[in-house]
Amino acid sequence: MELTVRVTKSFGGFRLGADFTASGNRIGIFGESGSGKSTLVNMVAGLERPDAGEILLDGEPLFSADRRVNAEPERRRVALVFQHPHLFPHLSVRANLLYGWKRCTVANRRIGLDDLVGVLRIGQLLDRGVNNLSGGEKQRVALGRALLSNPRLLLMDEPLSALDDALRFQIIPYLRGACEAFAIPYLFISHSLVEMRLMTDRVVVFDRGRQADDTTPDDLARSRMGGSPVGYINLLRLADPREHDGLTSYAWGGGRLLLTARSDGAESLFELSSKDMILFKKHPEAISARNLLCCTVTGTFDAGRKVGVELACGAERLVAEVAGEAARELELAAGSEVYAAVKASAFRRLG
Ligand SMILES: Nc1ncnc2c1ncn2[C@@H]1O[C@H](COP(=O)(O)OP(=O)(O)OP(=O)(O)O)[C@@H](O)[C@H]1O
Repeated sequence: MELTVRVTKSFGGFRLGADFTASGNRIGIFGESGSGKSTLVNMVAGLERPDAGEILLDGEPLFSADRRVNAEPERRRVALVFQHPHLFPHLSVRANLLYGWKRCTVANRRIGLDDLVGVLRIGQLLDRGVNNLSGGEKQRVALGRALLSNPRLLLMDEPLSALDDALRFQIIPYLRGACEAFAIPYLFISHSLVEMRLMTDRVVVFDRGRQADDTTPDDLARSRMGGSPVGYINLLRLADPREHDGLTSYAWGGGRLLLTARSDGAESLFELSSKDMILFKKHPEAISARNLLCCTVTGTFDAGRKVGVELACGAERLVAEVAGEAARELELAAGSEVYAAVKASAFRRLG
């Protein structure tokens, strides 16, 4: 998929200016509240008319001020998933899903109900009404309805922000997996860096209507580390939980980590902040932190008043942060060895 957005749009004192061409299937639009993300999505969907410029999807103009093109929303073959599922309350799950299918021309019907139901695991819900579904189930049905319209592009405008943390991270594999299974490219809109890293390969960043950056989600997270109260969030997939003296031990990086957090599944996603790692130049004698990881420094980066330290631990990668003075004392250089201490309680389970 190649999407070109070169538009301007003003409302009173707010002006949005976008100028990017995004290639790939997993594109993110990131920005704080009020930065213009929804306005941009609505222009791509045809719900909002740009003041000037053009929007091209795979070379085809959806909007072009010069060529006087402004395709109707239903002719764009672009589907939307919003923060709230907006299901039809009087229809069953099946009828909600088929609403998307019926809006799609016969020639474009590539994704069918049975395949979709299998991928989203909603077979047991088909004959139920939608009013008493859980928030996560509703959002899966909303995604299914959008995918059954067999779009060329799926727009997801903050699809996770109405869900609590536990549900958010349960839904992400469905969003990602279904789009991948049916090869549907998407534009994923969020103000969460973690969601960006889990859902996208490339991110266009907006700041108060201005296009501020075009980068990878990981570089974006690193660049914001110094100014962020939560630092850089390391995402760890931990497998094989085992009880260990009141803690849980998980396989990771060729060794095992000890955590206070438990999980029931074979593999779970955890976060660890760059702020929760203490680096030592030499092996400390005895420490209270339950994890002491022998790491190789693979690089450092400047993060405002902090130095980001990239670490390799077996095949795994972590980012720690230290003050500039500490970086000098530790003599951090690519290839040097350090020990990283992490408390068992520093890991937080995401999903
Ligand atoms: N139809 C409209 N009329 C007037 N102002 C509008 C309209 N739509 C959006 N705006 C203004 O444009 C700015 C950008 O809004 P937009 O909803 O695109 O931001 P956002 O990044 O999606 O924010 P959020 O994350 O809070 O949804 C805001 O100041 C908003 O008040």
